[in-house]
Amino acid sequence: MRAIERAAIATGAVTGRTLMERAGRGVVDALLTQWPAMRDGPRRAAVLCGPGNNGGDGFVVARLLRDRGWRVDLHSWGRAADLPPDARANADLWMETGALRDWPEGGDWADGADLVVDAVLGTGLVRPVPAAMHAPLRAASERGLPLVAVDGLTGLDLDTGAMRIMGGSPARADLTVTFHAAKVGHYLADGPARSGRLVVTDIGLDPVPGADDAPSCRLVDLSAGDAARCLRKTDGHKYDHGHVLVLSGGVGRGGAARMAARGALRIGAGLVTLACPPAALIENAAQLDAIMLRAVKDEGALTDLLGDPRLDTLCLGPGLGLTAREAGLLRAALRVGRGTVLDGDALTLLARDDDLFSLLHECCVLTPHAGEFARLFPDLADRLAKDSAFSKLDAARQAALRAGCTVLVKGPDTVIAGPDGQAALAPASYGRAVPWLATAGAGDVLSGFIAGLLARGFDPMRAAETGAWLHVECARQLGAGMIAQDLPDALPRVFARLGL
Ligand SMILES: NC(=O)C1=CN([C@@H]2O[C@H](COP(=O)(O)OP(=O)(O)OC[C@H]3O[C@@H](n4cnc5c(N)ncnc54)[C@H](O)[C@@H]3O)[C@@H](O)[C@H]2O)[C@@H](O)CC1
Ligand SMILES: Nc1ncnc2c1ncn2[C@@H]1O[C@H](COP(=O)(O)OP(=O)(O)O)[C@@H](O)[C@H]1O
Ligand SMILES: [K+]
Repeated sequence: MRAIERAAIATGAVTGRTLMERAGRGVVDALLTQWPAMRDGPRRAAVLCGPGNNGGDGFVVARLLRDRGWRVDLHSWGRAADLPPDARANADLWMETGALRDWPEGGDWADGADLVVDAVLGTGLVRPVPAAMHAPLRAASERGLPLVAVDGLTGLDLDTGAMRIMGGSPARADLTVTFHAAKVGHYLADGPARSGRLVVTDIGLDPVPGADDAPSCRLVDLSAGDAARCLRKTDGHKYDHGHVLVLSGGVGRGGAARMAARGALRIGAGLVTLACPPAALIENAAQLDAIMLRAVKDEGALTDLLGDPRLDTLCLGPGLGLTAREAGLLRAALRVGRGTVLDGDALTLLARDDDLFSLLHECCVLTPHAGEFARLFPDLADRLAKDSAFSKLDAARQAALRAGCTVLVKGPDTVIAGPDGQAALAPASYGRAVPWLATAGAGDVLSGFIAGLLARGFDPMRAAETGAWLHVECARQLGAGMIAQDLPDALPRVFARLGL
């Protein structure tokens, strides 16, 4: 983002002042949209301006609100003379008719205001925010005053989503207005809980190829057009849509694999076979219809079965088991080098055995939750816990490089990284929040979704992205009260909504 701004300014296409003016205008438009009653007549706002360009945006917001007849009290951290040039120019403009008030102290500082604007720090945050700097924001939150964050709530690290404040509990914005594009930190970790509603406002920056200093990270969002292109079946035989083999655990432990298998079939794999230990055949036969069933005793039996190249995709992990037999199955599965989703117990087996880990290849997708991730990559999990400048996305990227395959780290802030440095966010937050998806077995269904998409010919990164997005869509479609086994059966309605 900063690189795009620099590049746009360097080309002479736009000045920093113009961008700042548009940013301030975007904030005012967004807050009047959020609270339409505030359009009706002059109100009172308290604006907090920080020492950088985020503060500069605050001076613009203060001026534009005052131009609407509002009474505006503006409090500035530090001296106007120390501001960077664009912010300084806007501070000067403000001071032609307005006052610079001292930094507030005490919980009642904004009593009587209809709105508080946080223009203290944005993308320039480089260390934890001093308690005194953050205190007025917390006070505003505690008193229930509508709080608008400019670009991000002060203290929210927009690269990582970590809240970085010294002492006290953090504030919470009701509305965050960010510019050009949402930042990674709006979606990761604390970001969604601290940001309120998130509005992205266009300030007229075009993407400049090569200008972004970080490797690209996309926000997964499947449009009806994308769905038609990649998910619609136009013709072909069932064998043209791939064959998924899901390995199941023993007697009484097959539910997770059955849910994964159902997910793979619903998402459009042509055929799905569940392979279980011989003793579990009857249990599974009683539960399955469209899904085929095979007994697989051990590693040798699986190797024989995989002699059939039509079994092009594998899914191992949900309820699989952790004995030497299952380690052998995993070895046999990895040796054939096919599209392979590894979840649950398969991840634990990988974490225990470096030789197995070394068999991972670029057609694999690992789908750990935070606990499994910590078992597989303890050093990365440790750094994630301790270093607020290191994000879940950074951790996933490093994990994917190390594993040599795609890694999807689950949670409300699901991230996906490929071994080539590609990365994506597939969050379940803001308008797509589905807290009821945190239910037993939901992850098993996700692994089946991804396996089904691999079978249909998606590359691992796209299979993981699309599977994760559809998983959240199914949960949205079902609503609170859903259980994991409902998820595959929600796909037809989700597909219908996407016009398939
Ligand atoms: N031309 C541009 O660059 C544009 C910038 N915009 C705004 O500018 C912001 C970025 O501006 P800056 O890069 O100046 O960064 P910020 O204004 O976010 O913060 C930088 C200042 O805060 C200080 N600081 C950082 N961490 C601190 C901490 N923990 N405690 C106390 N002080 C701390 C720094 O020393 C520096 O003075 C964006 O978030 C956005 O709001 C927008 O106006 C759009 C255009
Ligand atoms: N708060 C939440 N909001 C939305 N989705 C969530 C939330 N917490 C977890 N999930 C999702 O629910 C699923 C849980 O998977 P997992 O942890 O493997 O559980 P299980 O092993 O029971 O299937 C994952 O897809 C994860 O991304
Ligand atoms: K801010």
